[in-house]
Amino acid sequence: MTGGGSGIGRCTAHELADLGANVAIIGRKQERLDNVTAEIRDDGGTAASFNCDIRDEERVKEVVAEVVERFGGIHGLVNNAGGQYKSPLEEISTKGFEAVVRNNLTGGFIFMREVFNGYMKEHGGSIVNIIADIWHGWPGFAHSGAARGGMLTLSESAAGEWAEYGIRVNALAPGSIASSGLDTYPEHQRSYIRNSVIPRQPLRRFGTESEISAGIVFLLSPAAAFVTGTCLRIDGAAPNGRRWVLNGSNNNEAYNGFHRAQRPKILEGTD
Ligand SMILES: CCCCC/C=C/C(=O)SCCNC(=O)CCNC(=O)[C@H](O)C(C)(C)COP(=O)(O)OP(=O)(O)OC[C@H]1O[C@@H](n2cnc3c(N)ncnc32)[C@H](O)[C@@H]1OP(=O)(O)O
Ligand SMILES: NC(=O)C1=CN([C@@H]2O[C@H](COP(=O)(O)OP(=O)(O)OC[C@H]3O[C@@H](n4cnc5c(N)ncnc54)[C@H](OP(=O)(O)O)[C@@H]3O)[C@@H](O)[C@H]2O)C=CC1
Repeated sequence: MTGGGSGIGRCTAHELADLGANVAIIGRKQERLDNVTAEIRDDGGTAASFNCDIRDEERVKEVVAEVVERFGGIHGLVNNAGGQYKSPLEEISTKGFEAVVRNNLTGGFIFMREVFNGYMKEHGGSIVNIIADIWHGWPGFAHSGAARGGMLTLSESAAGEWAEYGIRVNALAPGSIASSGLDTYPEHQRSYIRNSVIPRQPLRRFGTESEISAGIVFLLSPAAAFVTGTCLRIDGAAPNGRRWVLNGSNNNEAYNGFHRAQRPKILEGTD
């Protein structure tokens, strides 16, 4: 689980451990990794943390070998680590563009390739690549839209090439999710989502971390044995590129899926 130290990754790590998986928690901030690992162990699950920047090819190779050594194999990979910053397209520097592409496409590619070569080629498995709602572009986040679009077709290509090895590869596109990650954005950007994006989305609410982790768990599981090369959109039918006529009010009852987490700041003012 890359990006397992917070947000969607942390929630998914808990779900997987509750279901009996041995979970490798991968990320850069050691304290967060250690906290999640300790939470899972407190709950009776099995987890270990691995400090790794997914953009560091040599470190990724080491971590894949360490995880195979520690747990005896890698049956599922969740490429969840990622993020970006908001910027008008014309103001994105080449360095900034490449930093975002490396974080949201190249790093995931490196992880997929190393997990394939280090374990799954011989044993099969399932890979889930987290992208975003990039349909018809992602204005304000053009660098990340380009990277996530690349991750989508990379997932499709890998599904085609690796099916013969018993490996399924799928993408999952979260919409606006009330997560610790969204809380890192400035208030004016969060309030834009709250006041302008959510009201144009049919379900008219943020998704929860656990609603994303449920999709990830499904794609990893035997229940999805005939599902590969696709993208699961968990976005309340988000409005990107779509036009909806909406009536009715928010349903806030779904804000209940946070495991040991505080109610994210992004939800403030939604009741
Ligand atoms: C509000 C809408 C949200 C939509 C829903 C999405 C939600 C989520 O994705 S939740 C995840 C939340 N977490 C993040 O988004 C994390 C964001 N940050 C990062 O992932 C990284 O900091 C990075 C990939 C954006 C940059 O990584 P790094 O290699 O460490 O980059 P540097 O700091 O060295 O910067 C390189 C270069 O990039 C440009 N740049 C970086 N940050 C910004 C910024 N905030 N604003 C403008 N430009 C930025 C800049 O050109 C840097 O070059 P220098 O200026 O020469 O340093
Ligand atoms: N929340 C939302 O609305 C949406 C989220 N997403 C995507 O879902 C994923 C999870 O997001 P969310 O849980 O909300 O956000 P978080 O910021 O909480 O999670 C991102 C995680 O990725 C890790 N990470 C980032 N860059 C690297 C790196 N180079 N190497 C290793 N780890 C890294 C971070 O940990 P650390 O800094 O310790 O390394 C962090 O734990 C991200 O890819 C995000 O962009 C997509 C669409 C919408």
